[in-house]
Amino acid sequence: MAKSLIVTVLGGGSFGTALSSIAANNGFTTRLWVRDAALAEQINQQHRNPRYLSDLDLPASLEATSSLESALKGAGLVFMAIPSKGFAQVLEQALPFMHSEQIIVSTTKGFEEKGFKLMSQILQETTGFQHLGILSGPNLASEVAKKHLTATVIASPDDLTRITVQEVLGNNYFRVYANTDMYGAELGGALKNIYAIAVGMAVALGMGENTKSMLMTRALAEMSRFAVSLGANPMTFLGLSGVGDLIVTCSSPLSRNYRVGYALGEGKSLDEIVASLGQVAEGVNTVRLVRAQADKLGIYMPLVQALYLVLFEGHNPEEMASSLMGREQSTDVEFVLPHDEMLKSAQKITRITN
Ligand SMILES: NC(=O)C1=CN([C@@H]2O[C@H](COP(=O)(O)OP(=O)(O)OC[C@H]3O[C@@H](n4cnc5c(N)ncnc54)[C@H](O)[C@@H]3O)[C@@H](O)[C@H]2O)C=CC1
Ligand SMILES: O=C(CO)COP(=O)(O)O
Repeated sequence: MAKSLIVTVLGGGSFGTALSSIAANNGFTTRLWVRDAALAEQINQQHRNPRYLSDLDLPASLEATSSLESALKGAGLVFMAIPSKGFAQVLEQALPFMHSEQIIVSTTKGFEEKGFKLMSQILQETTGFQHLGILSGPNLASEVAKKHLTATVIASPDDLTRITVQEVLGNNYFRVYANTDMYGAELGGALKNIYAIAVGMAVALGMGENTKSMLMTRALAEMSRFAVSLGANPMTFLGLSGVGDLIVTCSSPLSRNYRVGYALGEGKSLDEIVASLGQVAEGVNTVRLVRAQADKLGIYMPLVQALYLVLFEGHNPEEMASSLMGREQSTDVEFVLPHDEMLKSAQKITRITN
């Protein structure tokens, strides 16, 4: 791929900073847009981002700017690394400087409240462009910044988008796998944040490895059930953007969502935790939005329901854990033994044995 391609990253938080550093290190002219002009100036002078990943030496070639027009001029590939709450607003502001030949890729792992939309849907509706995709996977920004060997997924139905992102970001410490199921990959990245909060909480409450494993595996069952009801391919959940991201986020105190859960388990209040985090933990809002959607569509999501009660209704986490354990017995993999089928055979056996 010609290195003349200009790469622009919108959003200079942890992930935008890490991503722009990869593209610039790979030899692409790379621009990082941050909304604060003073911060852009500091990044250009110090070649570090004093607010996020402040130990990371940024390539001298990386140019920060607070002007969307300068950031997007001539750009062939644009990454949007903006938290879900600001995504639509930044896209609206950027749109006058975008054009239909550009490739636009979201790295955001969350939902838009209005209409319960994923970022790819906002991209499709707002731009109407053809070359759209999402980047998602087990990618803790601080580990990417340290060049720990990492893999991610570019998911897009569009060949040009997938191949360009593989070329721009791929190197000897960052591997980019391709998927065409944009919707499923994006859902995986957004939903796993919920369960990272649950696992963080369980660990703070002193629960063991069996509990963590149960939570993560039942999380996978729950998130794929939800995603399939929305039309995603369940096989995508076996990939890096599904089980891969679930593992990393549910296992590491480097995850902000895990840390939120851990602090809740220690008895801190949600307001206090969010205020002290200073970075986005998408899972908090995602629990609320997914719970409302599951209720609306009648999708069985016991972990989401329990977590909602702890986060927003002040229920005790230990009581929620025992009520989850007290539910009727269930099926392991519902694509193998469907829930209805299991219930029917249970009723038949009960009739015979009683
Ligand atoms: N940090 C990580 O390890 C990863 C994060 N992500 C996802 O990337 C997205 C961004 O996350 P981070 O970079 O970690 O967040 P962050 O909390 O580190 O930084 C957020 C950045 O977005 C900016 N921002 C927020 N609202 C804005 C608005 N309305 N207009 C302009 N700028 C705005 C903030 O000033 C800040 O620079 C999230 O959806 C997150 O789930 C994805 C992969 C890894
Ligand atoms: O998505 C992530 C890792 O893949 C980052 O997780 P947190 O937002 O919980 O830090």
